[in-house]
Amino acid sequence: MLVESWSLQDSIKWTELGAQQSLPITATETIAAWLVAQFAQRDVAKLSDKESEHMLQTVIDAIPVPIFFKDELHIYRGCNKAFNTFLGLPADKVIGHSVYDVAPKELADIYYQADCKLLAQGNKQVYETQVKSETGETFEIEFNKAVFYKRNGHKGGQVGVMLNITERNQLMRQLERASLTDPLTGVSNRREFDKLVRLARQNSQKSDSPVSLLILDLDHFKNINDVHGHDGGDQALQFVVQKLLAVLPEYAHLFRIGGEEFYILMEQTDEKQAQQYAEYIRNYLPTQSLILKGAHLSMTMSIGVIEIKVGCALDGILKRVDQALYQAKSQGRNKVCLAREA
Ligand SMILES: Nc1nc2c(ncn2[C@@H]2O[C@H](COP(=O)(O)OP(=O)(O)OP(=O)(O)O)[C@@H](O)[C@H]2O)c(=O)[nH]1
Repeated sequence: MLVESWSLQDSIKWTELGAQQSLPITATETIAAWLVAQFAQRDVAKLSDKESEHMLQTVIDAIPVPIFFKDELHIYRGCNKAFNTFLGLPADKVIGHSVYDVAPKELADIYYQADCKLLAQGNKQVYETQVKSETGETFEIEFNKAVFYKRNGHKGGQVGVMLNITERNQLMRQLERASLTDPLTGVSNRREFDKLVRLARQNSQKSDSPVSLLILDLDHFKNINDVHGHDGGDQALQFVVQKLLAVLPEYAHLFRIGGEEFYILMEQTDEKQAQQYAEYIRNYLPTQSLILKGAHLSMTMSIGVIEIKVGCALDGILKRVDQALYQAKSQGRNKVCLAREA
């Protein structure tokens, strides 16, 4: 697997490039000169066992996952066909070259730094990064690398295996997204609320700006189901979400937290502004009508409002805003009520 002839010019070119990444420009010439001397003394690769060499190459070529190895000076000394295919480069354009010859600089910098770290620490390394294939497509790759040692016990270089985890990561992101989204309306769910309310409270504390919460519940929604069926009820929920999103300020976020119950989390909004906005929605929603099997349907909402003050536990805040909603319902519905002070 070791190359029998070694391109000194390429190695020097790479060394200069590599050194430029990590050293002041004045040091690179000295380093290059030192390396020229090292290469000149080097007993380059006279392979003792051609058969086992061939066998090993055959084995790694049969593995459909890109595999490479580099020496202690970060020069590729061997790879399999999958690696060549992935890069779109024949073996002779890889072996004897460095990452700076096979990858764009911004990615080569990442690989080079990871290589240096692994060689310094020894043992194994697993990390994820992006890699551009020969078609220009970007893949998410998990690199599994390990240091190998020479007979004299010194570090000989590193071997790496590239696992394409693009699909796995996409799937994981899709699952994560689905676990945070209400499937009927497509807006965020309670789980996402728990996450975002925490962030909103941190932002609010940092920037000393208020954050408020609205709880909105459709009035007599059961009647809609009774009259128009469950499908009609579903369409009504989708319609309401569409209407709320259309008038949602950019610093606000809508969540469906249960059947016909929603939260609106409003950053940079104090209690008074939140109350005004709630009144606006309360008046706006009944002006919008949904046509269900020829019948015009308009809806109203009851709304509870609270400003989330620093230092108050979330449980207590949710309880108080719930009580405000209950008050709005008990006052005849289609009302906005402020939460009482704790
Ligand atoms: N279509 C549909 N109905 C749902 C969904 N989730 C909950 N519901 C229905 O929403 C209705 C809620 O009824 P209630 O809790 O009595 O509330 P309400 O009729 O709106 O009465 P108030 O809230 O007191 O004004 C129930 O009939 C639930 O079956 C859903 O995803 N789709």
